[in-house]
Amino acid sequence: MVSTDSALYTTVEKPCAKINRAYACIYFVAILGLIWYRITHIPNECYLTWIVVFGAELGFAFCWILDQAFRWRPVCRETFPKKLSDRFEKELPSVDIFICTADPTKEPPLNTVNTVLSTLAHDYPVEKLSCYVSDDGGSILTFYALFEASRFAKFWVPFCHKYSIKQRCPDAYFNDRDDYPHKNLSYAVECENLKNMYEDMKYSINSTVERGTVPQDKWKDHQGFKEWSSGISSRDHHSILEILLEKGKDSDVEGHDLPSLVYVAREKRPEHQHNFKAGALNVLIRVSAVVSNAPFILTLDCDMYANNCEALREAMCFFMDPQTDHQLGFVQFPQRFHSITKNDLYANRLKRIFDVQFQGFDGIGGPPYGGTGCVHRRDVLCGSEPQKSSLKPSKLSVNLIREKSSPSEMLNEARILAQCTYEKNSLWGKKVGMIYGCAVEDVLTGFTIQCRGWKSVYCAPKRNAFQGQAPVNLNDTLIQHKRWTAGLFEIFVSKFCPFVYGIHRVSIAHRMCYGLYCLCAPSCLHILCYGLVPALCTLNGRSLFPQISSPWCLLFVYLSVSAYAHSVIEFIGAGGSVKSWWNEHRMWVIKGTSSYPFGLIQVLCKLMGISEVGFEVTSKMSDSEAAKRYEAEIYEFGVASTMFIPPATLVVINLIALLNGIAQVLKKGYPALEGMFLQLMLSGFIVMNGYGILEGMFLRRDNGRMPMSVTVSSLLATVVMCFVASNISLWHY
Ligand SMILES: O=c1ccn([C@@H]2O[C@H](COP(=O)(O)OP(=O)(O)O[C@H]3O[C@H](CO)[C@@H](O)[C@H](O)[C@H]3O)[C@@H](O)[C@H]2O)c(=O)[nH]1
Ligand SMILES: [Mn+2]
Repeated sequence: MVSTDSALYTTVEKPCAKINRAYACIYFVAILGLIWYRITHIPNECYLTWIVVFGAELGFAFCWILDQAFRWRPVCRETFPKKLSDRFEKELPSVDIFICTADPTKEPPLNTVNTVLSTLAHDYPVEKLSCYVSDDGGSILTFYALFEASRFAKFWVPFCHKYSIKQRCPDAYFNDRDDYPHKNLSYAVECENLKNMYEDMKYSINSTVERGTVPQDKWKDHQGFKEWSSGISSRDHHSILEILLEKGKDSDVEGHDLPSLVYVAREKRPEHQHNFKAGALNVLIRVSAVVSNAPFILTLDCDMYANNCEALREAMCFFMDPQTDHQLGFVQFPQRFHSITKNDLYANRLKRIFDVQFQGFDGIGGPPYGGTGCVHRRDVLCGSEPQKSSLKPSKLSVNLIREKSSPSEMLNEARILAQCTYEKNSLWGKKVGMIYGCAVEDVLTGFTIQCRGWKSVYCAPKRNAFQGQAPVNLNDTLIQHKRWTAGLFEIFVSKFCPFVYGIHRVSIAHRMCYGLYCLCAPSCLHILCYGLVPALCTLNGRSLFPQISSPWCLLFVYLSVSAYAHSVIEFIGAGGSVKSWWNEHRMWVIKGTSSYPFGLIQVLCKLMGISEVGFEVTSKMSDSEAAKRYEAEIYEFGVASTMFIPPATLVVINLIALLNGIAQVLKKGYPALEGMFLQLMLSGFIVMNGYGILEGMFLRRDNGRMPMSVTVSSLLATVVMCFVASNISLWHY
């Protein structure tokens, strides 16, 4: 632990680290015992099932080993923003804020507007902030919404500063009465006015979005609207760059400066790869370099508003601490979500990731870059290595900055930087900027940054720094996780594979953590095998596990019970509840048999040149009836998604195996239980996990139930699998 009076932050190793290590040693011995058992109990027939189950167990064991890296040295950090302002208020560096949006139908422009306003009103010197919005939808609706936001900002920003408002996202502020301080009369009047203005703006934006066009009479308000006069499509248009608020020119209603606000829709042509969000961010890096060129960059998704107006100061506590070495490349905040139910039905709070694993990462080299809520040094994103860096703006790599050009020259130059041919034959996407070719550009980029010798820090202030919206239905959740696991596995099969790339700069433990993330997709193999093979064995009267009377049985019981106990304790220690742990586990089973295998197949198809892995934008909308079910924590199936078929099949097969096994026991008594006990326990556990699915298939009548076509497909799959398993001569091998 380092702490002196001048320190702007402290780092403490979590006390659980020592217990974790001791526990890991004991558990490791148990795993060796399991391997010993399998090797010494090779059956005389049914080799195939023995191989499959042993293989799956080795898979689980390997993942367990990688997982220990997270538990080796978790740390917590505390920051002191007060000290920062006392000592460095005048020296605070400029920050460019990047906000990405892609699709006005899936990502309501009003959300983007709220995110933008929350950052424009951030508690940070206004002259040091610039906000850039990348609109990959190239939509006049988004532009219109931002234009309205720029007008509202002139009232909102001074109001927040004047009354030191904590919640600077207008929507959250006006919704959350708790944060409504009863100050003086002038406050009350102003607040009421602002609330009305906000409601008006909200109405204009939402009604315009609903209509799908911006009325001609509004076009005169800003020359930027003309860009759409030729009727452009989101996939085919020139680059559009408009300054909505200009520093030094626009001021708020009280006459103070405002941060600048720039709208960027990069050029899109069907014949050019646009590289999704990574491409969008690279354009922003270049465009901002000619406009404001701040030495620090905060990246945000359009739905991630700043919930803590001191977030940037929190980050600066790390960058400006005199003891911090020059290797600190970025500060990552956790992704927190406001759309989560009480017990986190779909485990979208990502509690284990952000409250356990990232602290583990932080102790051994730094968390990954999570795509949103992250402050980078600009140099780091421009491909530089630690020693060349400083707090001054960069002149490096980008090689774009022509000093003192007039605003119109500057804009013209910036438009060229946003063209799709600009990156041709350059290092952009390969060594400079966000790295291309992967659906999780963030993790890949962060990893290559760390491989160049940079460190990162995880900063989780008590008041959530940023809050976003998580998917609110099962299908969206599964699609999101498919993209993540596919993207992570793409890293694994690329030259950036964490087990081989960056060996000199990144520690073994650190690479193990990345390795576990990257291997999520193939981990479906051992999950599926363990879920299916024992059940099929039960149906055919075969046993894969030791008998109840055998002492080996205890080993299996120990391995499962203690792993679960540890997992529950860890989860609760991180502030979770038993119910949310259970929901997390249920989702692990569903994702493991759905998102993961689909992600795996996607990457295999890419490797064989059949198709690419895309970036399906997560929808941030929901209908009201579904919203009620979500609040009541009932799984929302609704759409006929093929992704529901494998988990549904798995649960049905296990249900049949369980019922079959119970029938056998009732008929034959104890001897039938003797060999099947562990198998039946396993099937019972899977059925418990999948009860929500069974309910959706057979018991529910509402619109969110499992669509008939999925139920039928799963039952067909079940019949085929049971038939194959009991008829082919599988059991002789
Ligand atoms: O072609 C695209 C596709 C997406 N986006 C933006 O990327 C962001 C993230 O997209 P979203 O659909 O919300 O995906 P999530 O799964 O919620 O995003 C997580 O995972 C992504 C990587 O898969 C990271 O980039 C994100 O920061 C991280 O929050 C959004 O702001 C989008 O507008 C673009 O700008 N261009
Ligand atoms: Mn998102």
